[in-house]
Amino acid sequence: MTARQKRIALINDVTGFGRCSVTVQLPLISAMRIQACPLPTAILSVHTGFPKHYLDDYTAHMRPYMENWTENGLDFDAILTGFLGSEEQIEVVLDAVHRFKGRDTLIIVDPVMGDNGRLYSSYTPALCAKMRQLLPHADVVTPNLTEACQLLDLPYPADGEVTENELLVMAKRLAAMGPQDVIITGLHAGNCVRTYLYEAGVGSSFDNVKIGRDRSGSGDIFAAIVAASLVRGISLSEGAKCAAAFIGHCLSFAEELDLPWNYGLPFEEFMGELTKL
Ligand SMILES: Nc1ncnc2c1ncn2[C@@H]1O[C@H](COP(=O)(O)OP(=O)(O)O)[C@@H](O)[C@H]1O
Ligand SMILES: Cc1ncc(COP(=O)(O)O)c(C=O)c1O
Repeated sequence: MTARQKRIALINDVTGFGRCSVTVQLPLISAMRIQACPLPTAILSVHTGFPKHYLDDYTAHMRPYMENWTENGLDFDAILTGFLGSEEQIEVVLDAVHRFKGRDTLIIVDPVMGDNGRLYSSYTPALCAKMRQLLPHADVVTPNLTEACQLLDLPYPADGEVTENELLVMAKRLAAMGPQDVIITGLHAGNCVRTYLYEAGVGSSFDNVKIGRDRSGSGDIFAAIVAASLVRGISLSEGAKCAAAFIGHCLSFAEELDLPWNYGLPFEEFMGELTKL
């Protein structure tokens, strides 16, 4: 049988400016020699981290779009979900999983909902609650601390500080909701950023030196590189470390360029690194 290239369906928004979602995930996944196939959830002029944005909700188009993928007999090695704009869209994602999940298809849920203890402007508590319905179908979930607290209905810790033991308890609870593996990203750890991994029942963490400030799009880049790594057969911890290192290089360059935080990460200069993975 002829080998075919691997492919990932990206259920995420297409944002024209601000380097997030499909416009960063697609080029990075392509650099890792995997075909990226977007199923758009919304089209935005700029992301919601800008004071004004234009958002065209794509919900009504998603079902006929998927129907056509089904008619064309498409299947995927992974499905990566990101920014979802309405409760109805979560139903559509569940339908997509039902249609396109084969025996070996990985489902990676990046529950994009908020950061630093606050929800993004388009996220209602009802939408966050609905997001929990994706977890039973996920193999891997990649929340930041804000999103992990939302999914578990826990208050966000006042200073954003959590112990390893608290992280283990949170990760176990998230895993009990469905995914085998959990990554909690972007944890404050002094002058470092900690990433917590819960892989097949075992918790661990690694630190990276904190570079500059939080910038939009880091989570999308992280999820894309982890998803593409898993599809390439690279382990979760190795993929997560590669993603964090890549983000670090982009962040240093963003500081050098003195980019506004909401312009995202200037990843274009570093894509060559991913072609070697
Ligand atoms: N300022 C930073 N310095 C170094 N690494 C960072 C920084 N911000 C993010 N990262 C890396 O990117 C990963 C994802 O970032 P995070 O901020 O959690 O994403 P999100 O956009 O989902 O909140 C982190 O786990 C960390 O490895
Ligand atoms: C439309 C949209 N997509 C995706 C994101 C996710 O960005 P991040 O990767 O920083 O979580 C945001 C955050 O503002 C957004 O507004």
